[in-house]
Amino acid sequence: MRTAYSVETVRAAERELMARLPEGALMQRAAAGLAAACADLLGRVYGRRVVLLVGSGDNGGDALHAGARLARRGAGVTAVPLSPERVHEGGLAALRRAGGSVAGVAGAEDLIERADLVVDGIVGIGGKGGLRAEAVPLTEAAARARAAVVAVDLPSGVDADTGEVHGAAVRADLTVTFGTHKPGLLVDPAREYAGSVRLVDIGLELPGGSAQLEALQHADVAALLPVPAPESDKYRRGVVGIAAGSARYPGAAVLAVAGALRGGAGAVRYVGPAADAVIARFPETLVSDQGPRRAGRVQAWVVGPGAGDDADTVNEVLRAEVPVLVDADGLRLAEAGAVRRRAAPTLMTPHAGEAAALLGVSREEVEGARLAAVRELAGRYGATVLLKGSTTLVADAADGVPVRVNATGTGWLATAGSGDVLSGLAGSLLAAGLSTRDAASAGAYLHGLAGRFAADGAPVGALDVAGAVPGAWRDVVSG
Ligand SMILES: NC(=O)C1=CN([C@@H]2O[C@H](COP(=O)(O)OP(=O)(O)OC[C@H]3O[C@@H](n4cnc5c(N)ncnc54)[C@H](O)[C@@H]3O)[C@@H](O)[C@H]2O)[C@@H](O)CC1
Ligand SMILES: Nc1ncnc2c1ncn2[C@@H]1O[C@H](COP(=O)(O)OP(=O)(O)O)[C@@H](O)[C@H]1O
Ligand SMILES: [K+]
Repeated sequence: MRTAYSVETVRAAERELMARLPEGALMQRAAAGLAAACADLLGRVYGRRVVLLVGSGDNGGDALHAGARLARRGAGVTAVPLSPERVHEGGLAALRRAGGSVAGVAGAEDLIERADLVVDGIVGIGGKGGLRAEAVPLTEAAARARAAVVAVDLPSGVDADTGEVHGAAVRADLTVTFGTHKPGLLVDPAREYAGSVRLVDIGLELPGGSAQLEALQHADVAALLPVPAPESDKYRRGVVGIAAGSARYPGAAVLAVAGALRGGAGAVRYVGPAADAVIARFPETLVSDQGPRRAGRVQAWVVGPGAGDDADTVNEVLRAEVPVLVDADGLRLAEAGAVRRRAAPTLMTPHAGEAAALLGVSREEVEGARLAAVRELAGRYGATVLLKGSTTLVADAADGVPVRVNATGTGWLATAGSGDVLSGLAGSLLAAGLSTRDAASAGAYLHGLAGRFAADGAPVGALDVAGAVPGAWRDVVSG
């Protein structure tokens, strides 16, 4: 499991560790890791030109000490302090001793244009708001130049705790972060600015259970996935009900069933007007035209994909005493009060546009503040919420539970109907007995991986994604 901690928690852990170590030891650990990552990126250090963009705090100190290490290995290192009157003294002295030089901001753009590597030590976890105006032309020059850009701890200008980006920020090829991931490194839009992320262990001990974010990995998901026991039968494995599709959108029903058949439930029941289309494609589906209440027992429902304006079905499903996944049109048709009053768990799976409509804000606002949006929705509805998109987030209604972030997705999943596959898949995992949080995060993980496998670098359709789920499942359980 990969975890990310808030700035406040990181600072407290740093204070605790610093009290036990000689002065400067922690920064040396950080600088050693940073210099090693820079050297790996450069391939050869000797003779390379390195420019350090140095802010007024310890983030600049890390950059200066790492620069000193690179200078000792023969790189030509120039520091550009953005506020020369406030710069990490020890770092500056170390750089000078190692043969590095210092340049003013005027003329720094030329240096950057000729550099092999630009190190962004402008600001780290102490950053507030976007970049200050004086730093912007230098970061623009770095973006134009052929030099690789390495961010120290975080790309300067992004918000460490929220992943929001207000104003200009550095775009890095690599971010070398210390002690733990910060939420901004895992959540868009900030994640995109970070490039690839390398975590350097500096010995921080973070309190268990206090993470802001968790990103599941293969072993975590493998431990969640249901496995049939010798005594299993189709009912014990769980039955998932799919109430989806309409005369206008029969395909949504087919796609949700396609996902559900690969999600570990023992049987899939379909209720709705697209039964013929479903049976034609998936004869193993149990279909009913009697409405959700009389369709037979299920352990979980999926409602909403392609539902059009069928509010009655949505509200009938919400009255069921089993976990319910609400997606697509169902999100618009479900009354907030009816969701909040449910005794059994509810999982809502909006994309940014649907989340925006529920919150009464613009889509851009949701995309710019994904973590805040998913938490707000989970709180308002008293439900688990999965916010789809480039980094899918899963928030629980309960306070203090880390938000799960899924990073297996690929832009190829942005294809019509792939969300319907996800809702069937996650609903099936719910019916198999996973909690809403686990079903959502394991479903998103498998769906993202299936998208990658199915696409393999070329466009895919949603049904191909469903077809690739068994391969993703095997990949996960085989390590
Ligand atoms: N505290 C520790 O024990 C360690 C800290 N380390 C480094 O120290 C960093 C934190 O250092 P600081 O607390 O000094 O904070 P920073 O260096 O992140 O930033 C603080 C300084 O930047 C200025 N600033 C704030 N927002 C800005 C903005 N938007 N644009 C430009 N300047 C801005 C502030 O005026 C302040 O002087 C970490 O990110 C990490 O790189 C590492 O050396 C590891 C150990
Ligand atoms: N840029 C992206 N990167 C990764 N995954 C994405 C991206 N855009 C969309 N997705 C995923 O594709 C799926 C699309 O679902 P949705 O928007 O509901 O589409 P539809 O309604 O057509 O089924 C979601 O699982 C979402 O997370
Ligand atoms: K930085």
